[in-house]
Amino acid sequence: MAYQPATGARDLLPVDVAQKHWIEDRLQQVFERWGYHRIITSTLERMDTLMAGGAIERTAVLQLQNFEDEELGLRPELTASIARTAVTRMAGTTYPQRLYYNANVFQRTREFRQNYQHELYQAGVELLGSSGVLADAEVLLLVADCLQALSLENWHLILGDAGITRSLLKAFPENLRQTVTSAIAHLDRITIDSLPLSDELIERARIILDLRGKPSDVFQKVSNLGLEESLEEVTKLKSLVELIKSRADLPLILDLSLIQTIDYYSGIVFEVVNSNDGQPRVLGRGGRYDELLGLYHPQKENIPGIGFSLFIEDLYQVLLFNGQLPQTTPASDWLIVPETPDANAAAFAYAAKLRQSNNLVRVEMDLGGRDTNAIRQYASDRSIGQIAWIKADGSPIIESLDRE
Ligand SMILES: N[C@@H](Cc1c[nH]c[nH+]1)C(=O)O
Repeated sequence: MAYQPATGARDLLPVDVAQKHWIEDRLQQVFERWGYHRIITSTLERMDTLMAGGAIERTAVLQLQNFEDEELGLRPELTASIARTAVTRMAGTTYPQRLYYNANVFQRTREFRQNYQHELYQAGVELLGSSGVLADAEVLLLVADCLQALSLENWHLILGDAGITRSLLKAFPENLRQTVTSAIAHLDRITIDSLPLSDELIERARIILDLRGKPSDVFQKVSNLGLEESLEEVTKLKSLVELIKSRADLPLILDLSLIQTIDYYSGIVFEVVNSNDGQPRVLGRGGRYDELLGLYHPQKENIPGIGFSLFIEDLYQVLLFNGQLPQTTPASDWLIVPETPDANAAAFAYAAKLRQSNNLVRVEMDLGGRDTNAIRQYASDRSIGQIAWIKADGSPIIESLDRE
């Protein structure tokens, strides 16, 4: 019998890890340059934490059995966990708090798809304690810096606003609002056209569905929709667009039909979409959630927040397609070979000296059992730079190899 990983699970071999690090190291550097600090929360959460406020559905969570008094699940995302930590373990800290993470998440899917992975990786940030346009702009500019650090091209940012979209949907009767929302979220014109609504409301749904494009055009269309109660939000969104406009490499599509499945968003929402290989791929998403922290706060105090996650597997696919990722693990610089058993201690000492001389150098020991030719062959197969043949008195003979 061959032991296989669980369905939906995957092992990452050294080359996969090198490629994953290539992406994560670059993102981490950007996060730190913007003043963000890494947080690590538990992979396991109580179900009530994960689903607080109904933002995340139970069916999206992989649950654990055999815990009698607690219902536990594997986190499908990190924002809820960070919100919980921020208002409990980090209570009393000064704001703004800038936090970043790089972690695995587990997502359950009902439909079976080929190669579907339950365990995925996300890198992202949460900026807590600031509700203004500056915080929104910081997060969007940070997204752009992340993609620039990965030398990613052909991407755009789709920007919406959950508050404005909700106001637009208020005109629909409550019993049909969810159907309209889901039809808009899935760009499903057929459902919209067949709903038992007045011509005027069907027309409104069609207009909402088309509220995407150049920001100035979308704002123009919105102004005809009677959005008095969201005037402030529209003005805020306009000033945000104005603020980030100067960054030429941030291609922006305004989309007020953008609706996220995760339902904790209260302000701007956005997605990073890449269209490199013809097929649009969502590389990350985020938004503002000003009511989420209050759900976890002992006194229900609201603290605003905004953040995003980038999806490592999706970035990986695009970067691999572009040929940007390393194809091998780094080779050792040195192979240290004791020529005789009484040279073993001297060989370890020589290797230690080399490692001390430069903390980036990679030095590996030959572990015996091979003749000279086999050692040379091994070193050449592994693209090792130099062999040091060590004698019992510790003196080395150094042989340089051609690296391919
Ligand atoms: N956690 C969200 C993304 C996000 C981070 N912060 C705000 N939103 C997700 O996985 O979709």
